[in-house]
Amino acid sequence: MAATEATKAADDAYDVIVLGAGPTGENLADRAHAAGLSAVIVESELVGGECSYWACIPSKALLRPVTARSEARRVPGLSDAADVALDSSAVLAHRDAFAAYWKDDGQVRWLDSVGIDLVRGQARLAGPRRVVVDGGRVLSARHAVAVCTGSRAVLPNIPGLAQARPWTSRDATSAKKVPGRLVVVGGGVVGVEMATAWRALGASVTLLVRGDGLLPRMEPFAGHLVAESLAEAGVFLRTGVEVREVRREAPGGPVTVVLDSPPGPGGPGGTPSDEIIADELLIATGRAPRTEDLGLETVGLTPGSWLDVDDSCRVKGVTGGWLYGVGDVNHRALLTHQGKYQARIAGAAIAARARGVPILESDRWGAHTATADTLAVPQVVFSDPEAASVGLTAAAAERTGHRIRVVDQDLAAVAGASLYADGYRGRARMVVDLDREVLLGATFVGPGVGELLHSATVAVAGEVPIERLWHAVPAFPTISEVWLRLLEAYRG
Ligand SMILES: Cc1cc2nc3c(=O)[nH]c(=O)nc-3n(C[C@H](O)[C@H](O)[C@H](O)COP(=O)(O)OP(=O)(O)OC[C@H]3O[C@@H](n4cnc5c(N)ncnc54)[C@H](O)[C@@H]3O)c2cc1C
Ligand SMILES: NC(=O)c1ccc[n+]([C@@H]2O[C@H](COP(=O)([O-])OP(=O)(O)OC[C@H]3O[C@@H](n4cnc5c(N)ncnc54)[C@H](O)[C@@H]3O)[C@@H](O)[C@H]2O)c1
Repeated sequence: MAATEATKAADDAYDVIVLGAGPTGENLADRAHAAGLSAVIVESELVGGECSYWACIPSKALLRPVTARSEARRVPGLSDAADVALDSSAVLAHRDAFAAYWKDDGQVRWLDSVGIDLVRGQARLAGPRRVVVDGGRVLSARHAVAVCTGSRAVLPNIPGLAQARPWTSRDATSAKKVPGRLVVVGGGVVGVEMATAWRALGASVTLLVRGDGLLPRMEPFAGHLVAESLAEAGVFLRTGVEVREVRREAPGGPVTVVLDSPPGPGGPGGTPSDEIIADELLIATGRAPRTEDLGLETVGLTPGSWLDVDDSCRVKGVTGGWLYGVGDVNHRALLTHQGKYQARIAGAAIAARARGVPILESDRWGAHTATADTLAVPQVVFSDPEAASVGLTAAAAERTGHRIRVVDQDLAAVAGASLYADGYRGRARMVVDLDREVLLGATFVGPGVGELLHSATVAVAGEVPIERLWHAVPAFPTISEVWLRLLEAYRG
């Protein structure tokens, strides 16, 4: 049946009901369907979810021209030609095209082509295995309901903030014009990526961080190198500051951000002082689960909470074990690729349970256990330079009781890196488990390192012994030769 035609009452019982058609929901429905189960997706906004329209895709479309220009500036023969301002209209138009002009026809066609039904509307649980859409249509699930409703930006409780109508990640990825002065609050991934993009597009950017550095979940050198480069690009970075109050006197007028800190070193909008005036204010301080109006109370759970799941992504404490929480909504790893991974795991687990096949929960790397969520999550921050990591940082490895050795390497010392860009700056680290002689984590910072990350992910998830990695020969002269340097340093 066509995706858009799922309206007949006779079809209201499905094997699997998926709430939310983001990357996670789409993949889960696909896996369930491929295993021979009937599946329907309920979506209240656009098929494709946050990632396609207000997150990964538009943000990377904004950032690619920034890093391409930056790299070209360091290549002899191109550097003069690349020493130009970005054509912001062209970049924004490129972004609009990648966000499919905020229309989901293409993704609806895909659902259609694979045979997954779509119901548009706001879904709510109404007791075990039942879902009500827009307060009317009732769907029932023979085997499972999978909540894949994702997350939304959080606005901290700062006086005047909500009334000032700040940007969230949605505005920062879809804005139609470049603000003259932009203040960004939050030094995590969204704050760093969006400060990078809007500064390169011509905005005067101040980045406010309450901790002492950027990208606090990565190895500290990642934040240091990215901060250094943002400062060179002209971003005013202020660490150790809290926003005390926000005022916007008139809609569309300037916004005043009042800080709880000593006067700053300077920046756009009238500093030094403890007030910054800007045209827009982006709040990038983390996410909350989209579970507040989902009927969780009808199945004994707390509305607005992250869903607590086991390693097959089944929600804990629900009688009958029919409810799954997959993707951002379970707070295991808020990344598209991890949501899709969990969807593959949960889809297989739902199909196995539907067929009465035993689930091997003790098999850490089996088909029904999302072990990579805790041991091997890869992430690329598409800043300039890129920061890429997988697995545990040294601090996290020590916290979890591993006996480790840390090996660092200057990426500039690798021939492939110096050929890649003049004056290449970057660093790599591997964290080795001394008891098992396998890699627990790796981090690379530098131009082009995002594409290096999967080699590390294979090593970490595969628990490849160091002595075998010695035989994985990196091609000369690529940046991957850093592996050789790291292993040489480890082996001595
Ligand atoms: C600015 C930004 C950039 C990012 N960049 C990257 C990146 O480069 N790489 C990466 O891996 N991750 C990135 N992320 C994270 C990534 O966007 C999320 O991890 C991913 O979107 C999660 O997918 P999901 O399917 O779980 O949820 P979502 O993509 O949020 O999809 C959930 C869907 O559920 C729907 N929904 C919600 N409630 C209901 C309801 N009651 N009824 C029906 N439908 C409902 C929503 O409308 C939405 O379509 C970024 C995030 C942000 C904010
Ligand atoms: N390239 C990518 O993979 C990518 C890009 C963007 C977002 N994402 C994902 O999206 C999620 C959300 O990103 P995010 O940057 O919003 O969240 P985050 O949790 O990564 O960072 C938020 C930062 O804001 C700080 N903060 C919290 N409250 C604050 C306050 N009141 N004042 C100042 N700072 C405050 C936190 O200490 C934290 O450092 C992340 O989990 C991230 O993995 C991924």
